[in-house]
Amino acid sequence: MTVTPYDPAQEGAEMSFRERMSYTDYLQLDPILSAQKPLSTAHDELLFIIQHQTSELWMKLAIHEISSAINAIRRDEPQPAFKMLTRVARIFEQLNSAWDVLRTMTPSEYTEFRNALGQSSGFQSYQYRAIEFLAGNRNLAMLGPHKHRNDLTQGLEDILSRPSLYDEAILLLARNGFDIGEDGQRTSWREKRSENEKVLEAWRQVYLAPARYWDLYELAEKLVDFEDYFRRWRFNHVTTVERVIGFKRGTGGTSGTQYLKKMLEVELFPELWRVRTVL
Ligand code: HEM
Ligand SMILES: N[C@@H](CC(=O)c1ccccc1NC=O)C(=O)O
Repeated sequence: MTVTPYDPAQEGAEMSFRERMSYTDYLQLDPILSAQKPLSTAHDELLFIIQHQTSELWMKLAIHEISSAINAIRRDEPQPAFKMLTRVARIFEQLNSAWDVLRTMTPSEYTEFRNALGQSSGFQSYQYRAIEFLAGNRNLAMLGPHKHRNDLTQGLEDILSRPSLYDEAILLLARNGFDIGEDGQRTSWREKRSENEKVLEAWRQVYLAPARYWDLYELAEKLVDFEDYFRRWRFNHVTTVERVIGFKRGTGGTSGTQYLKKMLEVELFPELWRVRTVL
């Protein structure tokens, strides 16, 4: 006895896409799904490529959200920025879960194709650097690996020419009547700002009276949330790296695990962590 399989066309599912935009067309799946080109025959290289490509896609969305959040704060519209920053934290949560997939690759499996990577490394991730620069961690030395690409260098320079997410939060403090000291006199946004006692005191006032400064209080907590997930990403990365290559030098030329452990100390929003101690 044969059973007639269910045919969704009977209830109207469109089956003809010769002259219509399809799922594959809209999502540009042909270029996306033909962009995985392993350089070796190692089984795990496809995992490695897809893990990085998906991370870069999520980073693209994070950049979109952080950039819009910066603009919203500048326009004195913190509410839409809250939603965007919540999404950024969720994106990092997603990236954090993704390490569980990569962790299934053992050192022996990675060694099979590591040589094929040459001197390429996540250290040269333009979008990762864009996220750091947008957030406020601005280290001009990190422009180095992009010097050979004018378009990428220009993109990073554009970010550096404007206030970061944290700079905008501090400028919002000033517009709400707080003394922000030397942060109010800056003429260039390119360099990393120094920690500032006046800004610490302003955040302290905000945390002492949340009901009075609700928007600033909520913004501060969204930033802390973002940095919390960002730190977890860094920690997952360094732990995976140590697990897979131990203390070997990185393909990008840094000391590898040691370099990444040092990066764990970098803070995006220093006064927001410091304020906890003085409450
Ligand atoms: C087995 C997997 C991985 C290993 C062994 C590894 C190893 C390393 C090492 C050793 C560095 C230091 C730079 C250098 O190469 O000298 C580094 C940096 C970096 N990696 Fe990975 N990585 C892995 C997976 C990933 C993944 C999945 C991403 C996601 C995009 C990523 C993104 C980055 C970024 C953004 C940096 C620069 C960090 C900074 O400068 O603070 N890595 N990685
Ligand atoms: N830095 C890594 C190589 C690596 O992980 C990598 C190489 C090319 C593209 C992305 C990479 N991922 C993160 O650094 C290593 O030293 O093994």
